[in-house]
Amino acid sequence: MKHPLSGSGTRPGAILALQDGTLFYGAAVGAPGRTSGEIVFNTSMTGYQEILTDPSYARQIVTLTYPHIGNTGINAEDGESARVHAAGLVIRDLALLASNFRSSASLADFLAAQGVVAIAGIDTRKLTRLLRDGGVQHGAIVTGDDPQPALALARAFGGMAGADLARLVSTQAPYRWDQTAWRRGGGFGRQQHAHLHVAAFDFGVKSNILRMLAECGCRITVLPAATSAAEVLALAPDGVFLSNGPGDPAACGDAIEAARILMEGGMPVFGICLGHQIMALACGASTVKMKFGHRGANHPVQDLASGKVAITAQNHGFAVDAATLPANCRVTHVSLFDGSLQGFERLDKPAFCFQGHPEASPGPHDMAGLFDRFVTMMEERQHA
Ligand SMILES: NC(=O)CC[C@H](N)C(=O)O
Repeated sequence: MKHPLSGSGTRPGAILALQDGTLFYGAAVGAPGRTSGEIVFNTSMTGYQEILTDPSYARQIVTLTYPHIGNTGINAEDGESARVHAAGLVIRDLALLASNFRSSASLADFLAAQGVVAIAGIDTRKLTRLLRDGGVQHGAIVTGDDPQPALALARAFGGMAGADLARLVSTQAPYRWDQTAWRRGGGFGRQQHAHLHVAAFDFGVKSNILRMLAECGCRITVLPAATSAAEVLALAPDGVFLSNGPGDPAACGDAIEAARILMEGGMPVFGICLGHQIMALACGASTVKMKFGHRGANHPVQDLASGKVAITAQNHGFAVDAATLPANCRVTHVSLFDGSLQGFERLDKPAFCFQGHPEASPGPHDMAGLFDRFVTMMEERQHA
């Protein structure tokens, strides 16, 4: 049922089909056309712009469980990359009005301009229950009112397992990053003094991670996903950062090999999300596909050493199997949702990593203290 005061109320139709045959009829609120992907859900109450532009969502259609989406519009600063990477968007209700002092476009106009197919007005609670109980599914959104093409497209989607998507979304050539955090009144800053040089693998890196590294005094060279360990060492960095990114970590063979060589050589290494999974694989552990993953902005993660709990943003569908971590690795963080591994460190090398996204809030916040730890590690090596 379309509500008369809904921003989706007068729009043309769209259909979401799941591979199991379930159909949802709603309104088209993005570009006309069709899209397919893995259907996942995110429980964040806000942050839809960051979610859509996070390259880790490549080939995934994101359902937002929060029912009222679009109310703060889209602005020029909060994108995590230059474009939308999510394969599509599913929401309950599109806000009629966008109201925010930074808003420069409506969500619907932004989706249309970016060519993103999106559906609103469906029962996202029912959809989320289906995914939570039965696991993630392949699906498709098709604008119009014929369910057959949507079903066919959903069933034709190839899936995420074995897909090295990091290479597809990565930069083609190395580049320098010197932008620091956004501040009200001043906008983004430019780095003035850097005492450390970080080589950052771009597997689909979010801009705010790079800003936070820059905030910590790191001059950053962003590198393509396929960069070899030898090419990294030729830059003589103080440390290496392995970014977040889309797809199956086990498919990132070259990056796993580069991470292994860099860690064994004693280079300080810090990984987030896909980077964390790649480090685990490089240490000899295995990763597994989760039933429906962790995607949201309030996932509690405990630091086992201090007992402190950080509220983290999460976006992952694969996880490191803690039981497979070798003896030279120690678990440092666990999820208080389900006990899953959220961080580990090498006992014999300066290397550690984190599954979640500690940097997700705008500005220089890092509740888990990870960026400081990376900086300390690099400074210790500089002074050794
Ligand atoms: N945010 C990420 O880096 C995601 C990592 C990986 N693609 C996963 O789904 O688990």
